[in-house]
Amino acid sequence: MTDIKTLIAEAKAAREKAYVPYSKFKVGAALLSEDGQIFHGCNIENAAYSMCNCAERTALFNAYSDGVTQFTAIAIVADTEGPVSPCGACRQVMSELCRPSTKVICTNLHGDVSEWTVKDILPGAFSGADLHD
Ligand SMILES: O=c1ccn([C@H]2C[C@H](O)[C@@H](CO)O2)c(=O)[nH]1
Ligand SMILES: [Zn+2]
Repeated sequence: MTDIKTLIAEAKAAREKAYVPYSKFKVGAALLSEDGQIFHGCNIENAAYSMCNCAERTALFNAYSDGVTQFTAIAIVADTEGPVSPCGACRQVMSELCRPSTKVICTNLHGDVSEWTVKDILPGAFSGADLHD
């Protein structure tokens, strides 16, 4: 069984693959599926800045692309002073692509850790239920 320490180590390894010529700010994510697989993500930037993709979304899109959609936890790591804080776009995407109970483990290179759930990190998230014809 994958523990939190292992998932954080996997996120750190993913971080090394970040493509960040513009911000130089490397982020890594490791997403644990219900069936025990780990999907990795790093941030991938672009000269057209709005096309940058965060590590969290890379990991989620990676898993969905492989047909895996049920997750118990995601670990996210960056070289921040405190635990890294996922951006609003990623909170929105996690709120739709993860279960409300999926753990969000935020950490940094100093070993500070804060643990949340997907439902904690975006109160009042917009959802498919808000759409109507
Ligand atoms: O939680 C976060 C916060 C930021 N970034 C990326 C986006 C961009 O490439 C760089 C600077 O914002 O860090 C992530 O991947 N995840
Ligand atoms: Zn983000």
